[in-house]
Amino acid sequence: MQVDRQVKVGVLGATGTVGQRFISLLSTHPFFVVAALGASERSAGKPYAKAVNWKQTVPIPAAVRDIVVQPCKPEHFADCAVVFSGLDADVAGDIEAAFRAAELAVFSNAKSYRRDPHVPLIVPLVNPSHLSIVPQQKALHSPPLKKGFIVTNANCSTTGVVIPLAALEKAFGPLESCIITTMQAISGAGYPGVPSLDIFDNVVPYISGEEEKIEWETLKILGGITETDDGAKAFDMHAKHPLRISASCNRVPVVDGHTECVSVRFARRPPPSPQQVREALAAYSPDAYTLGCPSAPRHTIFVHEEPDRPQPRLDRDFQQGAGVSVGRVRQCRVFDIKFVVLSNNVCIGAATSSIINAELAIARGFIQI
Ligand SMILES: NC(=O)C1=CN([C@@H]2O[C@H](COP(=O)(O)OP(=O)(O)OC[C@H]3O[C@@H](n4cnc5c(N)ncnc54)[C@H](OP(=O)(O)O)[C@@H]3O)[C@@H](O)[C@H]2O)C=CC1
Ligand SMILES: N[C@@H](CC(=O)OP(=O)(O)O)C(=O)O
Repeated sequence: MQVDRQVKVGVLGATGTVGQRFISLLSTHPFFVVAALGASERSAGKPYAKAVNWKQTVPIPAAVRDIVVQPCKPEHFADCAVVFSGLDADVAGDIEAAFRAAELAVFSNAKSYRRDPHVPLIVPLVNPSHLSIVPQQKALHSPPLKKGFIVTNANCSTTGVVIPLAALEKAFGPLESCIITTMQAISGAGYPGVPSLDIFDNVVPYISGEEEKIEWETLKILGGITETDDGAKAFDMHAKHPLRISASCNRVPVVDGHTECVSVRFARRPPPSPQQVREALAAYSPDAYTLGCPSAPRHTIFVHEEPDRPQPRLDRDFQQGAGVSVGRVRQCRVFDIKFVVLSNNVCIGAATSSIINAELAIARGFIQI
């Protein structure tokens, strides 16, 4: 894609874990330029460097240090064509709706609109075609919107697992069943997140709402879009080939990087061999890369041959956190194939996905710049 001018963007929830990733990633972006920052009343009115409790390994980018944090109201973002939201889910729903109504394109990490039948839930390395529901979303608004819409990205664990699942469905046809066990990083819970006395020397076998999100979101993302009798578009939730998914989620003492153990059964008989699966995963090249989205990883899935990889500390920065690492691809005695996937929950699991989604929306003409 070729974008010759700068596109002004805002970040909502700019002081949070995901918001800080947005700021870091956008500081080197070829055409997005941060023009406005928003957070709660606790932070509003302060220069960003004073408002934020910066926890990144790189310094606060010079260009944003002195930007005064605003309340999350659209009038403070009038210069922006796009806003990225890393808002707390408790407040994201109303705020993001107000920004959409004010004709801004909103790319959200929050769960608030993921189940909305008119909002695409897009993992950019999997289902950018779901952007096609955006005109319907705009038309439903009263009065119909010209530019405003919401696109969400998925839960971080969902994102990590649907990328290899999509690669497998592309190569071998529909999956029939899938069992997922996660080992999720502490940063997934935001800052300060899980108390150290709960997570140090420990594993917590429960993350509220997470299993339901993985089981539901995966179907929306891997499913297609159909037309109903009245000509409207609707997500089919993988209905043509029912896919049964069961997830078990655990919090582990890792800072960044979600690890997931996955077992799958294919509809096709005989199923592919482990070697065919390895080759299909390594060859997966999504549209976001071929369209030239600058934040899309060149290599989406790295397939490890070593028996003890992937590992969060070693593999979470693969492709600057935008790719995923798969290893231990082997036969499963109960289903067909099992493997381990590692994804960076704050990069491709959050901020990077929103940024690629916005790049895709520009590349596909859903945002006029
Ligand atoms: N962490 C992760 O790995 C992932 C997180 N997500 C989702 O992304 C979103 C952000 O998560 P995370 O960064 O971890 O959360 P944090 O708690 O770290 O940050 C929350 C942000 O929301 C702002 N905020 C809180 N209340 C209000 C309010 N009333 N009005 C305006 N702004 C407000 C905070 O501002 P202030 O500092 O002023 O309080 C802060 O900037 C959540 O919806 C989360 O579920 C999605 C995928 C992965
Ligand atoms: N719940 C995830 C992070 C998160 O915020 O997810 P969601 O965006 O689906 O609420 C985790 O703890 O690792």
